[in-house]
Amino acid sequence: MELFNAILKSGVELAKNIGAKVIVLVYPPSENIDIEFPGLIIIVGRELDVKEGKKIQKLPLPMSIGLENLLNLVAAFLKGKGMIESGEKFVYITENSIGVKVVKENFQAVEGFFDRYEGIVQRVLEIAIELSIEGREGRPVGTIFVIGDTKEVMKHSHQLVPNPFKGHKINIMNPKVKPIIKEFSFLDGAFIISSTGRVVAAGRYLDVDPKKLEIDIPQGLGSRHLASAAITKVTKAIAITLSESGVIRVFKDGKIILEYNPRLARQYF
Ligand SMILES: Nc1ncnc2c1ncn2[C@@H]1O[C@H](COP(=O)(O)OP(=O)(O)OP(=O)(O)O)[C@@H](O)[C@H]1O
Repeated sequence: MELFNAILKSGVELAKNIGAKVIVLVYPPSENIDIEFPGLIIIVGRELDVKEGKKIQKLPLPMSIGLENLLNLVAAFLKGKGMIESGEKFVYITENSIGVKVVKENFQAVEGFFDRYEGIVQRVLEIAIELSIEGREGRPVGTIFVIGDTKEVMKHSHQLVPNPFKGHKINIMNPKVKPIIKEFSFLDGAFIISSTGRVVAAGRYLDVDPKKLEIDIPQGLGSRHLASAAITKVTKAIAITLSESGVIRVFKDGKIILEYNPRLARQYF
């Protein structure tokens, strides 16, 4: 804790010296954070019991997506809320390090990412990470989660199999729902999740034609990824795709805004 307090102090000094308006604390080791900073403090963590106020805000994001992805999402959040401009810097402090992140100019795709789906995105990422690592019954799983703008998403899709979630009020934010989602991940097609977290459907085929749309994703990705990119182009939804190869990608406005392979990350531990 003493080490962390010393790091914290240096981080605050650094932020002041470079004129950063925001300090981001990444999974701080304690909830009793003693910090004097005139700007905004963002705390990234899971279930932190820190009082939020105008100057302190919490952001639930899984550390397992890796520091770089995490900082990109924080940058997206800060930009989306108008707390930081392109080209500006923020200081981030982890349990044992300090760094500076410059918010990139080209960040349009992630704008609005956090507007409504904060907690839901985190929960879906957690499920995707677990499915990537565990698979299902010893076999790799691939699937798509489409979050938000449900009315439009439903218009641009159809059932491949009878919808197992029809008529049920199942919400992804309920921890008991995780194994149910994993259980149905073997179904072909996509899960459709509303902006409030309700699992509206599974086994849904996305009726989108990527060829007719301006989507900007690397060559070599197959139909699952093209469809995911395309649905986020024709609707305001976010798509989170798990490839059978284990890679997780987040799409918005036809672009990839996050790419992560939990299986590779795991090898480092
Ligand atoms: N338009 C779509 N809507 C929903 N699911 C789709 C769509 N297109 C493909 N899929 C699903 O993706 C599966 C894999 O297709 P494909 O191998 O072409 O994709 P991919 O992008 O290479 O994915 P992976 O990396 O997991 O192999 C299909 O069996 C199907 O379940």
